[in-house]
Amino acid sequence: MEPGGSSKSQTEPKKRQSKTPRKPKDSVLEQKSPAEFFAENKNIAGFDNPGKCLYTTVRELVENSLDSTESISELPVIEITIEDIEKSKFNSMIGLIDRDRVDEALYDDYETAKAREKRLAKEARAQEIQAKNASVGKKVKEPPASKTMKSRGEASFYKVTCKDNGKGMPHDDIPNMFGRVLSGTKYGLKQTRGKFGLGAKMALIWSKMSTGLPIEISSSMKSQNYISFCRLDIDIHRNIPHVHLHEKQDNKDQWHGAEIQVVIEGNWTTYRSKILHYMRQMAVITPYAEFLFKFVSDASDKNVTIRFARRTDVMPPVPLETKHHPSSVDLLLIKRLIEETPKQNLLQFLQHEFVNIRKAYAERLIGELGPEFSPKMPIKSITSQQIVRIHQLFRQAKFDDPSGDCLSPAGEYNLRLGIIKELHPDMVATYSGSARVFEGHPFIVEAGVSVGGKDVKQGLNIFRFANRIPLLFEQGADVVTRTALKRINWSGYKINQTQDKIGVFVSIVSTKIPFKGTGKEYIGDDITEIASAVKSAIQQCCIQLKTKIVKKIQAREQQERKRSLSMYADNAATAAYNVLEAMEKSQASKKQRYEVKDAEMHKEILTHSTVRKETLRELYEEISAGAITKEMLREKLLQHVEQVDYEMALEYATHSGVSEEPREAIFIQSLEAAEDNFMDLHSPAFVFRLFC
Ligand SMILES: Nc1ncnc2c1ncn2[C@@H]1O[C@H](COP(=O)(O)OP(=O)(O)OP(=O)(O)O)[C@@H](O)[C@H]1O
Repeated sequence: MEPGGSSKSQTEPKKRQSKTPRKPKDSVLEQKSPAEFFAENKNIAGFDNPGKCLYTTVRELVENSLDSTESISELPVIEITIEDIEKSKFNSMIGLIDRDRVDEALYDDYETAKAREKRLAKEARAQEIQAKNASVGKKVKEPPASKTMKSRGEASFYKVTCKDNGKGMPHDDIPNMFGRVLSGTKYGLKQTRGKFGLGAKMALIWSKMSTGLPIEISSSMKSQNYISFCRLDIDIHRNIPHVHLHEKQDNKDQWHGAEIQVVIEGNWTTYRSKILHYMRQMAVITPYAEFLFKFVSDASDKNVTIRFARRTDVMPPVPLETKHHPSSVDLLLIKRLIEETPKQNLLQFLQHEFVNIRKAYAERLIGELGPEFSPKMPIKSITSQQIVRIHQLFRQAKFDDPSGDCLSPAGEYNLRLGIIKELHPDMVATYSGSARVFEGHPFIVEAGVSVGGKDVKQGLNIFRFANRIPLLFEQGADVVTRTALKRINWSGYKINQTQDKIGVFVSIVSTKIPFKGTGKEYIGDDITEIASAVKSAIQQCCIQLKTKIVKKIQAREQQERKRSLSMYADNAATAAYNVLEAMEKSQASKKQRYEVKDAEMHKEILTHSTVRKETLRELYEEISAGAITKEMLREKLLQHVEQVDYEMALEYATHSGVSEEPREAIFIQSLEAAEDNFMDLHSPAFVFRLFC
C-alpha cells in the first residue's frame, strides 16, 4: 500500500464472529484463549493494580525499545512520556459527555450531614492534639488523610508514550506483534530482555479493560520511505488483533524506530518513586543509552522531566542466537527440532542442531544409542520411542559446557560507569565472572560493590539486574538479596553492614533467566549454580574493596595521630618553655653548671631542636637573651611531627608496595574506535579499556 493509503486489516473480525462458540450443547468443557487467560490473571504478568499496571507498561515499552535499538547496534535514544489525563479530558477522548451528580446519596463517597459533622469534629480534635504536642516539643505525626479525598470509583488515566530509534517493525507484522498474545520475535535461544511475546499485549489488554481505548503504533525500519501507522485493539476471546487503522504515511525525515502510545488507568502517586527508581537503575546498567523521561500534568508543580544522559558510546556486543545444549532439551523440544531441521540424517542432525557435539562425538553417541540407530538413518524416520532414548542419553552423557560467547554482559566498564554516574560513591569495585552453566544454559554474573555516595541509605542497597533489566519487586526472595544478606561476611572485608552505605549491584545474563513467575521480578535462591556464582562475584568485589578500605583506615589513623600531636604542640611548647624559664631563673641565682641527663621531656625537646648545646648554661643564656622563645619551640615540635609523619608514610609505602606518587586517571580517545576493537586491562582498582 502507498503512503497515505489506509485499510482495514484482514485480521479484523466480523461482528458476528466475535463470540467464540464456548462449548457444544452437551459438553461441560470450556476453552479459553491465551488473551482471555492473561486478562483474567493479569497479575502474573505484573499487572496487579492500576499503579503497578502503569509501572509495568512503562517497563515493557522501554525494554522493547532497548531490545530493538540494540539489535541494530544503534546507541539508544528513548523518550518516555506519561501524560496525566484528567477525567473530563478522558471523557472527551472517548466521546462521553461529563455529567453532574444528581442523586448524591447514590455515591460511595457520599456523607450524610451528621457523618460530616462527626468527621469534622474528629479532625478538629486531632488538630488540637497535634498543636498541643508541637507546643511541648513532642514529635508530630502526619494527620490522617481526609476521607473526602477520592471516591472508590474515581480512577486516574494516563497516556503512556515510548519513542525509540530502533529497528522498527515490518508493516504487516505490526497487528500480530501487538494484538495477538504470545507472539513475538524473541523466542529463539538468545539473550534478550523480552522473551514471552506478552508484554506489549498486556498493556493493550489493560487499556482495553480500563479505558477501552486502542493502542497506536508508528514504526519505520531503516531506509524505509514510509512510516507504518497502526491503531488496534485486541479481540480477547479469539486472541487476534482488531485493527482500526493500518496505513503507510510519508517518512520525510528518514526516521527509523517505533513510537507506541497507549491510554490506561494508573496511579502515578503511588508508583511515582518505583517508576523513577526503575529509570535510574536502567540508566545504571545502560549508560550508553539516553533516556528522556517526562511526567506531564495540568498541575505544573507535579511535572517531572529527567534526562539520563549517555555517558559512553561503548555498547556491549549484540547477543548472538545460539543452539540448544544437549543437556537442556526435553522430549518436546527434540521432537520439534527433528520436525524443523533441514538436515537429512541423524549424524548431521546431532552435529548441527546442538552445541558441543562434534562429528566424532556424534558418532560415539549414535553407537551408544543402540543397534537400531545409525548415522545415516533418515532423521524424519525417528520414532517417539527413539526420541525418548536420545533424551535419556542426552541426560546421562557428558558434554562440554556451553561457552557463553553468545551472551552480552553489561561489562565491568559500563557497570562501573553506571554506578559512578548514578550514585557518586566514595569507592567502588567491580567484577565480571566467567561463563557458567545452569541446565544447559550459559550465564554470566557481574557484580559491583560501592561504599558511600549520593542518595544511598545506610546498610545494604541492593540493585538487581537480569538480562540488563532492573528488578524492583520481590526483592526478599531473590538470590542476590539472600546472598548479600546471609552469605557475605561484610565485617571480614572491613565493611560495616549496618553503618556503611553499601551498594550491591549484581547483573546476571543468560539465554534463559530462571525467573520465578512470568512477571520477571526475581530469580529464586534455590539454584545452586547461580547462588554460588553470585556469592563469588560479590566476594571478589569485597576483596578489592578491603584493600582500599584498609589503606584508607591507615591513612585516616595517621592523619588523626598527626592532628592530635599538632594540637598538643602549643601546650607542650608552653609547658617546656615555662619549665626552662623557671630553671633559668633559679640557675641564674645559683650560677651553677647543670648537665641535662635525666629530664625526659627536656631531652626530647632538645634532641629534636636545632639548638644543640652541651650545657644548659648556653640554653639559659639564649632564653634570657630572648633567642629561644615559646613560639620557636612550638615551630620545632610541629616540624618534628611533620617529619615523623613523612617517615611513617614512607615506611608504609615501602611495606605496601606503593612506589610512586598517586596518579590521576586519564582518558585516551581512539580516533577510530572500531567496534569490539579493544581489550580490557583489569586491576583491583580499575578496568582500563584500550582501543586498538
Ligand atoms: N519498540 C519496538 N521496536 C521494535 N519491535 C518491537 C517494539 N516493541 C515490540 N516490538 C516487537 O513486538 C514483539 C512483541 O512484543 P511484546 O512486548 O509483546 O513481547 P516480547 O518483548 O517479545 O516478550 P515479553 O513479553 O517477554 O516482553 C516483540 O517481540 C518485538 O518483535
